[in-house]
Amino acid sequence: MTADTITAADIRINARWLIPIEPSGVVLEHQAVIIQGTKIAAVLPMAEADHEFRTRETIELPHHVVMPGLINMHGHAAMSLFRGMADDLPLMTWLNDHIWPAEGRFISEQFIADGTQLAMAEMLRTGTTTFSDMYFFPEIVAQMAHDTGMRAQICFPLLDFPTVWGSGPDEYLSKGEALIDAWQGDDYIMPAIGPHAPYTVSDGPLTEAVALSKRTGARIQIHLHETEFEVADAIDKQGKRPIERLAELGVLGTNTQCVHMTQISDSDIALLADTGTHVIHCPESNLKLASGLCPAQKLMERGINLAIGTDGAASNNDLDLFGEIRTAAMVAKVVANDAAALSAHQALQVATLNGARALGREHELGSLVAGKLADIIAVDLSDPFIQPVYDPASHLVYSNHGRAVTHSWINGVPQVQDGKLTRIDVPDLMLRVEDWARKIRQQQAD
Ligand SMILES: CSC[C@H]1O[C@@H](n2cnc3c(O)ncnc32)[C@H](O)[C@@H]1O
Ligand SMILES: [Zn+2]
Repeated sequence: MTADTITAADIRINARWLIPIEPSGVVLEHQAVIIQGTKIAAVLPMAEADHEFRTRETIELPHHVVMPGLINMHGHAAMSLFRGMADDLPLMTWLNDHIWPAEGRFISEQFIADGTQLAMAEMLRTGTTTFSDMYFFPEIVAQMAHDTGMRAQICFPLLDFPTVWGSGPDEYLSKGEALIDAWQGDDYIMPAIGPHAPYTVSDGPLTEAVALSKRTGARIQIHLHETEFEVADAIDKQGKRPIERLAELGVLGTNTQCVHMTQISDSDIALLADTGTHVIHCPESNLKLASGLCPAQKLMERGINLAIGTDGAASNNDLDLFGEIRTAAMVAKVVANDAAALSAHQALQVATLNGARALGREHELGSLVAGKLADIIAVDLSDPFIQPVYDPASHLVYSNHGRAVTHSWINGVPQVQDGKLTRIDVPDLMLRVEDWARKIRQQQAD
């Protein structure tokens, strides 16, 4: 081997185990991942890498499993500041009597900036490299994610009623279109349309959302069939299931992501499958609000793309996607009455490649394959609580939690090193979070 056959690259990660997601169901050992610029240049056995690459930096991960960064496909980042504020309530009481009044009182540009940074710190620290957000002041969330170097789908809110971000549908749509124009084509930020739910958005704005999506290619994300009440109430008032109404309005399709879907009939499944609509499963929020459970295995068997999200920290109450994966795998087995439902490898795919599919970026994200973007995480499996290791995939799903994540890179840029965030000043953030907590506690006491 002569020196001119050796390729220069930026970073080499030496991994004890590697789960590439593609090919599926595989655990490799003693692998090197080579990063050049923003992309994965190669994934190959360490012994071969010695002969083929010379890098300016090598990271040794002798007790770790390396895998693609997790994709959290649904949340409301700044709601992290409302974590634990209103627990043990069903959805509509939680929203009407606690969350919406609190949002009316506290949400401002600064609240969104501080809450979003808190959420990003937690997500990065627990292995998420891409997240989807649906919340107020999306222009601030987009800028903060971009400045931090996190990938994010930013859904602007669309509702029938006024909020702190807009006077009504016309203003939401015009501000939203400006957001799409500002970020269209960005590598990190994917602007999208976020009609809140069928019960808060009427036919006119939904039709305009579809037209905007068609014009710009922006994706649509909507809460759908979250509770039995939502479906029963729609049948009562409109004579049809919410998903049927969305189908008639042209909302369903490959650019649309339906969040929750705990109430699903065979005809709903047919609509989702025939239109190529994606489903975002949020099991912990659904459990905590007693909303119901999405039949994950059934949907996947019908070829529907299932991705996963935490929802906001006010209904979860954390943004640790490894915890969500574990819950999803457990719950899927009970719902399907089949212990083989949502296996460990399937659950990992749901949280990576399937998220990338929902974003339309499966050719760039979601697996460790040469040519894809270098969004990579490492999880330390040396903790005594998760010994011995027979199958790292099993441990990641059934025994792990996100705090075992020690490293992450997004676009080849280190975001977590030895368990520490590289781009967020955590002590400064904690001061701002405590300020908000003081204000919120004060108001609750009044
Ligand atoms: C239009 S901005 C998002 C809006 O959604 C609220 N929200 C948070 N979690 C849920 C949920 O599980 N179902 C419905 N709505 C939810 C959030 O508080 C914002 O007002
Ligand atoms: Zn939500």
